[in-house]
Amino acid sequence: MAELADYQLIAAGKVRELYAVDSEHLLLVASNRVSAYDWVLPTEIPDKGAILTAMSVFWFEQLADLVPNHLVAAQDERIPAEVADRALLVRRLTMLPVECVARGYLTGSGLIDYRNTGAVCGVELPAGLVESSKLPETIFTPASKAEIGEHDENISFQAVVEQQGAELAGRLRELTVAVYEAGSRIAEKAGVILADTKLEFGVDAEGELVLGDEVLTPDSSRYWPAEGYQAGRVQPSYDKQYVRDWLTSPESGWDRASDTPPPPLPEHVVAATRSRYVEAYERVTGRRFGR
Ligand SMILES: N#Cc1c(N)ncnc1-c1cnn(Cc2cccc(F)c2)c1
Repeated sequence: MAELADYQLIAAGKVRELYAVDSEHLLLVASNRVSAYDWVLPTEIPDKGAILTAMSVFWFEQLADLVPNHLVAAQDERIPAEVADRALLVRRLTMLPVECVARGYLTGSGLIDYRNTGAVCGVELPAGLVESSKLPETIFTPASKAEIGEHDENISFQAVVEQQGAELAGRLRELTVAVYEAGSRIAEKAGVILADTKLEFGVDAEGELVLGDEVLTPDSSRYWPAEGYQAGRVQPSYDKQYVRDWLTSPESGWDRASDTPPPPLPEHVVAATRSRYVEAYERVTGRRFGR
């Protein structure tokens, strides 16, 4: 069995790491860390990495007829025991420097762009939309990858055309919208609104466009409970709302505007948050999460 120390770390995000296994394969590791308000919290959520990894595996399977993906194995002797259920063996791609975002609802940076320009990434939207409005149709709102710690910058489809060429840009938009809509339909049956998602694509040695990274997880997408959905206000996050509410409550003693790190989470918030990840996984996939 391989050890994680055998592999070179080649990329690290807030809650994930990427290691080189060999010339053809990488190891995509999901930690149990959780981020909120642009901070990585000092308290981990047990099994979060395993739950989100299992979600990506589910979505890769559901989407296999739509788009090829980079998944090689979720169980393999090249996956070290210490990360066994929260790591995927994936094939090495040449990643495209475009964050491929699809939105079915208006919130976050999309809402800010809309309020400033009446459009998102150059896509004109009807007047009168508000926080969390359902959009008349899914929109492709790409972003350029930001440096660590910075927010991605929304760019126009035309900018992607100039960067990647019209054919590839068109394929990225088509596939991103199709993946989001397939995921949104399945999630909706489970009482979950998939408001938006961010995908990353790469190109393999044969020049084929391949879906990489994690797919349709609560870390790469906004998951809202369908029950109680109401445009005109910020929706509760399916998975992170207990964390957000506690951190912004007097009980935490934390001042979000103070630029000081958030305090550790109390056990009851950790337990409730773990349960929300398990619940989201079981409802959306129809599968039981082990443990
Ligand atoms: N997936 C994938 C992938 C692939 N299959 N081939 C080549 N490169 C990548 C790759 C490079 N950066 N990232 C983002 C990323 C993911 C996870 C953790 C991080 F720190 C950073 C993905």
